Amino acid sequence: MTMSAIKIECVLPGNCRLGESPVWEEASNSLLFVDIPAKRVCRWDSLSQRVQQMTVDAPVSSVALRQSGGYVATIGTKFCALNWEDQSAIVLATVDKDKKNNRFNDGKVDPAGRYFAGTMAEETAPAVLERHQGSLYSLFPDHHVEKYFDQVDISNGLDWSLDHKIFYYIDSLSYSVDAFDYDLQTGKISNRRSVYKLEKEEQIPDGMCIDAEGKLWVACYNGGRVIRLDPQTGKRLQTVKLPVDKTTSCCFGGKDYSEMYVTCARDGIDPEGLLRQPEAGGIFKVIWQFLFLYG
Ligand SMILES: O=C(O)[C@H](O)[C@@H](O)[C@H](O)[C@H](O)CO
Ligand SMILES: [Zn+2]
Repeated sequence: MTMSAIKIECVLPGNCRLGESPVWEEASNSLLFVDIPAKRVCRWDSLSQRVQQMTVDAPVSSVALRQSGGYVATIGTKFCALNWEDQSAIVLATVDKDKKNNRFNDGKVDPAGRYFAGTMAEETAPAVLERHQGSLYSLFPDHHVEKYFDQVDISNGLDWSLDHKIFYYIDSLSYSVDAFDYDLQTGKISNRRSVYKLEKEEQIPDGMCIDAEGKLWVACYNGGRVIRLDPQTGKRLQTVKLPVDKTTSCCFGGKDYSEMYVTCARDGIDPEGLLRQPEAGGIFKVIWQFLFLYG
């Protein structure tokens, strides 16, 4: 029989105010992530354990790999191309021009190269903000932008099913993980429905990723955990607790994508809270250890 145990390790101690958007870069064995209010994009080399960073001129909420090399990022209300070598950001498109208090939040690239990202009003405190100000957009490979819907509170986690026929999406303050039918040819979404409603102790759904079995992993802000969901049955399959409360997002990475990386926030925790969770703002690695028992 096989039993699995989980090991959780803080690979980079609390240096993020609001860590987000973990992305594994296979070519360099590195984890990319952002610290939104610190306006930093970071790249942590898992072999040397060194961190390189690039500072931009507005809150940076997501980063993604660009096929032609370099990265793309959502900075303020702009989709930008990043050049790591000369530390420059080139604006590709701007959204929400009429909403001065808005910024982008979570973003991810679909299998056809469209960069999906949603916006939100700037928070006055975690999860405190003017409601219904956000929208969901995508930047197409030809750099035109399409808007899908508005009235979003906190546009957050997103990913696609393994067959690319479903788009999963979280608007945090709906406390729901939603699904849409997805047309990879056109980038159109339709038929919105909820596949999971968070339980009270799970708190606020934030970043999300999909695993090799098509199950969803959702980071629960204030819940100090990532949860594994079966979007077909609407059941929670697993809960992995972390030693920090403000878990924001997760992605797979490492050798054969066998590890999970989790980001979290330090902002919004009082001094006593920080004594209880000194690693808040760190980067965590979750490792599954399989024990093969014979007999
Ligand atoms: O990480 C993010 O996605 C937001 O930018 C954060 O501000 C939190 O998620 C939010 O406060 C809780 O929903
Ligand atoms: Zn988020």
